[in-house]
Amino acid sequence: MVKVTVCGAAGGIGQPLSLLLKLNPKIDELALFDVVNVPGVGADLSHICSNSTTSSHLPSAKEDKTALADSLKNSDLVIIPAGVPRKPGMTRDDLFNINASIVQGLAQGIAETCPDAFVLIISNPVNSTVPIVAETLKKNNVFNPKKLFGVTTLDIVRANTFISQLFPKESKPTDFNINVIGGHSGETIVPLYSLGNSKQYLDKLSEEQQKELIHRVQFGGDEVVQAKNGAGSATLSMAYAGYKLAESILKALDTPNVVECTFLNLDSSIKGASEAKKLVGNLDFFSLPVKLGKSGIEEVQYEILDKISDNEKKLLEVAVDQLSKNIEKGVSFVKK
Ligand SMILES: NC(=O)C1=CN([C@@H]2O[C@H](COP(=O)(O)OP(=O)(O)OC[C@H]3O[C@@H](n4cnc5c(N)ncnc54)[C@H](O)[C@@H]3O)[C@@H](O)[C@H]2O)C=CC1
Ligand SMILES: O=C([O-])CC(=O)C(=O)O
Repeated sequence: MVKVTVCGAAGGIGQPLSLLLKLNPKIDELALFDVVNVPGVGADLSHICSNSTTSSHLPSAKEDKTALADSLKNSDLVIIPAGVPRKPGMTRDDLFNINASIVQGLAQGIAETCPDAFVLIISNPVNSTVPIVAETLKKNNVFNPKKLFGVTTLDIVRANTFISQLFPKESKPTDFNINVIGGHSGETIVPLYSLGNSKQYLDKLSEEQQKELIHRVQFGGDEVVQAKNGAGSATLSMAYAGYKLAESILKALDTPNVVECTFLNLDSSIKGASEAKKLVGNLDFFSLPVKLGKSGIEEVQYEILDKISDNEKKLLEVAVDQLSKNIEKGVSFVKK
């Protein structure tokens, strides 16, 4: 029996993400939690003739903790797209004040009800909300770094799409699986186009075009925020990306060699994490390709950092500097 819980299930990301999860044959039970509108979303999804069951959980009042606990009970995988999205002119960090407490509250619920679950954090600013979840779980003595994932998959999705758009005759987006490392905001996002099959295309671009491509990946979120013009940020592409990571985590339960990039805690209990940490300015959190297995993150593929280009090394330096501040902000929010 596999149970998946979505916290923030009635939102712009939560709804399409829940739809995709409802269609996954590996999932037996889908629990939807939100502070508004979730009974309607649940009723709607429950009519789909896939084999999973659907339940909806709406708190009856602000203090009601039972709805969250019921949604999390026996959950194997929890995905969190709860919180406010950006409007034009805002940075992801501007969301910290509201989303930090929302994520902390949900992490506390996880610590109390399903501490062994895989936890996937979508809520922004990811660079800070993931440390918040880690610290909250640590406070409750239930932290397992192998099971905490900051979702940066949308950056990979964009990196694949954007390079292919530059070579429409020679390539398709599905030809690529670009590693995107670092964090999930602006210059902390570092796409590694110099590795693998994208290198041959990167080499065909002028220095200026390469810069533009990298900038587009780093600031791809802004394109959607501006196009939505006040009505939020990426939801459909994000649902696809979040689903892709969840699907891989479930796939890795019975299939070897599943690799995904994720923003993880570089804890020494994970193979390769100490080596990675030394190469990324001693940061405690960083997005890197990881090998997934039954117990979650089995190995960090830190070797990739030795192979990156000189330009990518420069981008990495900028990313490390910004990330350290974002991480510290999340950690101290819980410690205070
Ligand atoms: N990691 C990534 O790549 C991306 C992250 N995001 C982030 O995802 C978050 C959600 O975005 P949208 O779905 O567009 O926003 P939205 O406003 O459409 O939906 C958010 C949902 O969270 C719910 N919510 C608020 N407080 C809650 C709580 N305490 N417990 C459970 N649910 C709660 C709201 O009721 C709402 O239904 C934002 O922070 C956004 O910045 C968005 C796109 C990409
Ligand atoms: O840009 C935003 O605020 C939402 C997000 O994280 C993304 O689309 O990458």
